[in-house]
Amino acid sequence: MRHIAILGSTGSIGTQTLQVIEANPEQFSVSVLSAHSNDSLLEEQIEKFRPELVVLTDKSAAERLAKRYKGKTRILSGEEGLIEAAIHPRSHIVLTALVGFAGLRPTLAAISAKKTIALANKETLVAAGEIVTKAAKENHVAIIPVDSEHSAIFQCLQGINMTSVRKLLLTASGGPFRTLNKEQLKTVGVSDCLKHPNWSMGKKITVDSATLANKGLEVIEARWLFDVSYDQIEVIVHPQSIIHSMVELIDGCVLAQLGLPDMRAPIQYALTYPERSTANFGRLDFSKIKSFTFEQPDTDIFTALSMAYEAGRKGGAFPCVFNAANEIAVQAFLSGKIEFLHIADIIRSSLNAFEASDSVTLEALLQADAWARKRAAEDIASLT
Ligand SMILES: NC(=O)C1=CN([C@@H]2O[C@H](COP(=O)(O)OP(=O)(O)OC[C@H]3O[C@@H](n4cnc5c(N)ncnc54)[C@H](OP(=O)(O)O)[C@@H]3O)[C@@H](O)[C@H]2O)C=CC1
Ligand SMILES: CC(=O)[C@@H](O)[C@H](O)COP(=O)(O)O
Ligand SMILES: [Mn+2]
Repeated sequence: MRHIAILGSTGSIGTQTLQVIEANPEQFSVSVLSAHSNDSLLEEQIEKFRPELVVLTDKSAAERLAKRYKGKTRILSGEEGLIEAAIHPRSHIVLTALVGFAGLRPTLAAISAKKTIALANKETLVAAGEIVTKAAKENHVAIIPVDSEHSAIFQCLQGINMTSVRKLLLTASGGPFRTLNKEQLKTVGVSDCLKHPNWSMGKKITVDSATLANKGLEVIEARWLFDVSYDQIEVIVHPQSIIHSMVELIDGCVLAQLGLPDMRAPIQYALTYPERSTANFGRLDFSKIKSFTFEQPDTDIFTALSMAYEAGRKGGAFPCVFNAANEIAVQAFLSGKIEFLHIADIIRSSLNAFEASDSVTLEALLQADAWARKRAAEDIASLT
């Protein structure tokens, strides 16, 4: 029996993880759940999965729940509570399904407590890839990818020596605006942006898919997960999202992982790894697939992707700055304060103004993150 802690259990990845656990009660149990402020859904999850500990990072949400809840599950709150959730002694695996930079400290805490990490929270590896992967190595902890592309690559790489790998091919759907030009992008709104062609996901990542910042974050995530150079990572647009990513080997052979766009498949693989379990998520029917198409991403229009490569290659705290500026810009876009194209402008402004220091300590990254958030907020204020 594997005991699973889910950080971010009320979100898109969190709820799908609980579906996987519910379908495999003989294999998994829930030790810990966390959310930010959705106390009512968390309470339903407590009733169904009976975790030992739950955390609401929003203190007033935690107080609300504590007032009415009479059961045995312990309730904690705030960032300190989230760290407790990450290191709970019963858990074998910590699945990081919370969104944004908030995932970094609990992930590091879970690594120090020697938990296997099933990583959905890509922002953690983007902001602090070097520190997180070094900590994982030192603690002999595995980081198993949940992100669909990285899970695909991870699956392709089973039994493959990295010296045989020429490059990783990250597939991208192209998002809802793949066929639009810059003029057309000036007028797209939040509701257009939230209509992803293939995946149903949380709002932040759905906007990231539309700007291609998601693919940029994934390039940096892949660099750290698989210890490859940026020259070895290529993005290819595949609008059908059936090929989840590929690996090209030195002899020219290409390995791919295919499946319906359903996150429960990579989630389940991360939880059962290195084994596999039967699943009933739906199957690919090749007789019904009309075409598989591929194209180059248009980085003149979707500049967030080339900025991510640029930030990644510069290294140090630049990816952290890219991530922070993007998080603030996406929030502002979702709340109607800025236009879609401003998101990339805000990232560009932070990357241009950032003065790098030599050190890549956690402290330096926290400072870079705070600096970029402030800078992005100032840019947003000047636009509104
Ligand atoms: N959705 C998907 O299909 C995929 C997602 N990912 C990655 O997985 C992560 C989660 O994405 P997704 O599930 O879509 O996101 P959602 O927005 O759907 O869910 C986010 C979860 O995190 C909690 N949360 C939000 N803010 C904080 C915070 N500051 N501190 C602690 N907890 C917080 C939310 O709680 P509450 O509900 O209370 O607000 C919720 O449980 C992201 O990093 C994303 O990039 C990767 C691949 C695919
Ligand atoms: C499901 C998943 O892994 C997302 O990251 C997805 O890949 C987003 O699709 P895009 O390819 O449009 O960014
Ligand atoms: Mn992905």
